[in-house]
Amino acid sequence: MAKSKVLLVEDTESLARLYMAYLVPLGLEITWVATGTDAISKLENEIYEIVLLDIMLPDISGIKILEHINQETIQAQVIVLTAHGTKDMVMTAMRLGAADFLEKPVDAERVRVTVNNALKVKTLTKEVDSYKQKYEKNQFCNLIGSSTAMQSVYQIIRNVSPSTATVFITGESGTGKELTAQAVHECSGRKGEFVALNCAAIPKDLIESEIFGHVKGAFTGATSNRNGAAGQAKNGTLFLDEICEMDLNLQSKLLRFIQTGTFQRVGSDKLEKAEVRFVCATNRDPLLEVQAGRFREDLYYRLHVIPIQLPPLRMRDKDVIEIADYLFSKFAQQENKAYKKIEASCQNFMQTYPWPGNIRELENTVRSILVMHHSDVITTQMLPIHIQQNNTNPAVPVLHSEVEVPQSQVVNSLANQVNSPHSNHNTEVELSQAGMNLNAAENYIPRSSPATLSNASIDVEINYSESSLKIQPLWLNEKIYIEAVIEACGGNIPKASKLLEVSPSTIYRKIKGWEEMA
Ligand SMILES: Nc1ncnc2c1ncn2[C@@H]1O[C@H](COP(=O)(O)OP(=O)(O)OP(=O)(O)O)[C@@H](O)[C@H]1O
Repeated sequence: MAKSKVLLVEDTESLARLYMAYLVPLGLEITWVATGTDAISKLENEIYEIVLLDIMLPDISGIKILEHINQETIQAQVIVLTAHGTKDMVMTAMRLGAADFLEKPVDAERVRVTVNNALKVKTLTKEVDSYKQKYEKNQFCNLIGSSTAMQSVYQIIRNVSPSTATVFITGESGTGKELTAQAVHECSGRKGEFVALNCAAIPKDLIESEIFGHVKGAFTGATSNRNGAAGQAKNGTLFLDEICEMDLNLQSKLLRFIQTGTFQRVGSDKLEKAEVRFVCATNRDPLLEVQAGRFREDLYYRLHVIPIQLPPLRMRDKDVIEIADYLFSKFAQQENKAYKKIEASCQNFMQTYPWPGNIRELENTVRSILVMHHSDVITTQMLPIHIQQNNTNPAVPVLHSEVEVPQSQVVNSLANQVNSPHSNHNTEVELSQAGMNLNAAENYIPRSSPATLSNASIDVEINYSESSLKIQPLWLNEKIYIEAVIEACGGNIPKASKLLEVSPSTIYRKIKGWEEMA
């Protein structure tokens, strides 16, 4: 490792030699100069971690040298040496950015401790700077990712934040819609709070009171007056997630609030006023919801002023590695573990896997790798098996299996092929072996249609032993499995959703769908 460089500025030669002798055990590279002019010339041509600076010099005062260091933004830690240590002199030096001071005569131990401390600060500052440099390039507020797709999202956020125009964010589950909404608020400079409300996660009969608040006695359980999200977000931002899940009656109340800036708490006839900036999100296609009569057209046009379409992770180039690197560092710190890097071949696998659960899935994967392994270098073998076996990765041989394969694996494998940018398959898909028809598979696999499926091929040969495989509709299998997980979590849906690597709203939506089918 290179030695740390120290510039010693001291006009008395005997003292300079003494200080250099004191510092020998620290293994530093020390340059000694006796005048202020020489000191400035050295500082202009060399980078030093530490400057040991005598204040009383024959030509220029040490204070002037400190001013020069400040003006030129030289990044050294300056320790001031003074024999005439008046309080004022020390105060001036500290104000000019000196890191510490030593009052002559000084003993060896004091010099070593002071220089060592300054070196530690210097190392930390360097680390922080490199961290900042690394992340400023690929980070916007809390959003990580330098892909072109995300750069244009950052640009829209920068442009729209200062206005009060409503922002409508769309994107698959786990793509960062809530983080994007937060970024819009952070960049807006609005004084009020950022208040987030998930319309799918709140029971229907409570949502109005969650948004607008209620007065005491408005309904059973309303034991006191309560401010809603609208009131809380006054002069701030109200983020309505999963807006398409809001029922039609409430949609008209929301429309009135947006148009007039006034609302009524549940159980009150008093109008209240709040200036609020609206940001909404959905992972559905809002226009399809309008066409299906589930979302008011007038509300849609009121809300859909600035659209932001978040790209799925599989379309974000190197973002997957940048986000994973950030998450490994973050979780390693939380778990008190060491983390250095992701091995190159492991990066390949991570980049070719399609991440259907987007960044939420990536987060869960990173956390489980950190919990399960104790190496500071992340290798391919640490990845979950479905990522290692992801056959969109050209490095992976095609799997021909004679063993019984679970139905979900067939669907995953098919999904990977259909969603793969490398996919050019054209033989018949043997879906019937997996107990599915093309329409059922279409519902399961994102970005697919019966047409694309029928043109895709599946390279996995499956031998199902009919006696052991109970074939039933895919949705029913999913329902039974999800219900079992919810039960195992004692009915706690957020906990179950974490284990299943989906958002709670996805589960609520599915439950709603099953209820409607019943
Ligand atoms: N660009 C990003 N960089 C780092 N972390 C991210 C990024 N985008 C999302 N995340 C993290 O991924 C997780 C999911 O993000 P978020 O909740 O914003 O997604 P979402 O699109 O709102 O999901 P859903 O539609 O399921 O509610 C969060 O923990 C978030 O912090």
